[in-house]
Amino acid sequence: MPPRKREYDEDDVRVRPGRSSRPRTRTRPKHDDAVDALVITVDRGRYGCVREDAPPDSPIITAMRARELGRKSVVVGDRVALVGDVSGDAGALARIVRIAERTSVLRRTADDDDTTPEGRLERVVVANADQLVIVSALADPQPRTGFIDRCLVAAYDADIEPLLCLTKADLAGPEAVVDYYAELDLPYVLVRPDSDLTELRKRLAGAISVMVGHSGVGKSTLVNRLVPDALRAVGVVSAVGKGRHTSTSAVALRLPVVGKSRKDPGWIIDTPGIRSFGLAHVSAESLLHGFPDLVEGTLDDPPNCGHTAADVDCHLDAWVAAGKADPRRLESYRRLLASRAGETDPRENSGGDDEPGAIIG
Ligand SMILES: Nc1nc2c(ncn2[C@@H]2O[C@H](COP(=O)(O)OP(=O)(O)OP(=O)(O)O)[C@@H](O)[C@H]2O)c(=O)[nH]1
Repeated sequence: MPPRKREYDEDDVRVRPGRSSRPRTRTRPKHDDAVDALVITVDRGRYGCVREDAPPDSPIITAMRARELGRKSVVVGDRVALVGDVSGDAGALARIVRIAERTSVLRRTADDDDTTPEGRLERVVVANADQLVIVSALADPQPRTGFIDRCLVAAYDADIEPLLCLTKADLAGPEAVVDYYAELDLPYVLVRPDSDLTELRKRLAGAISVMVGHSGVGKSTLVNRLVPDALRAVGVVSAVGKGRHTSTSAVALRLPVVGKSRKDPGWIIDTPGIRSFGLAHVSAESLLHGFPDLVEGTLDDPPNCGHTAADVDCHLDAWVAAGKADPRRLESYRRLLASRAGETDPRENSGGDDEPGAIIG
């Protein structure tokens, strides 16, 4: 006679929920011995990390993502927990087992860089930045307010403080740019080849600052002045990163201590290949946060107003006509709205000076 099929009873039912309700973390290694580190480079699945409290000349720890992280991306600026070989010796490899909650995220345009698998999955390019330093030349090339406005929207959206860094102040005065942003209380610093960088360093101290700028504005010159051995740092990374430095990815550089100051001089994140930020994820209302001088003009607009020239009930045109905001600001806002909707080239990354309405001065 075939054995009778076993019938399930309450005991069976009880056992299973008992097991699965056990906290999942208990079944995982706890990594009590993990060390905290900051991700400073990302190159094809290898992450260059440093312990923030370690001396500046400590070696970069190369790490890979532990399987338990799943598909979570790791980006420059992430604060992570490392286990394994954290010595930073040649050939040593650590594992990233945790990523701390991010205080901010900056996203890039989709087409800027897809050299990492994470880049394709998620467009976050820098985590935990406190400040966005928008580097713009006052001449050669002309300042492009369209670009600056786009960066401001990205900064406000990500809850990151913007700082305008106006280079080539030996070639032209800042009046036109400063006047354009008069309503914004936007902090700015001027940089000349011979200027001392004390004011800028003060503003960078104790923070993680992302530097972004068009080609030719003097960003590399400035980064090299701020971190004189930046090239060496990148060279080390290059050796770690399988003999190649990804010029399009972001790199975090520790600012040197100047004089006897005990204050943390901060970090700058250079973004060589990132000319702009994607705004596709930013709503029309959030986009307006980059234009605080226009916000008041929309208070009587109907809900869901698109704020475009085609929205007949939009009050922005009347607001500008009444002299309450600069018409170039409205033009710039609407250009960003249109680029978000895919009506114009959203990249603004060519560096060309012939882009309509994007230039002042
Ligand atoms: N007059 C003047 N020229 C500057 C200043 N800063 C940089 N330059 C010059 O501007 C040119 C471009 O500078 P870079 O530092 O290469 O500019 P970049 O923004 O890094 O440009 P990419 O390398 O294309 O990203 C160089 O010839 C610099 O010597 C400045 O403050 N004043």
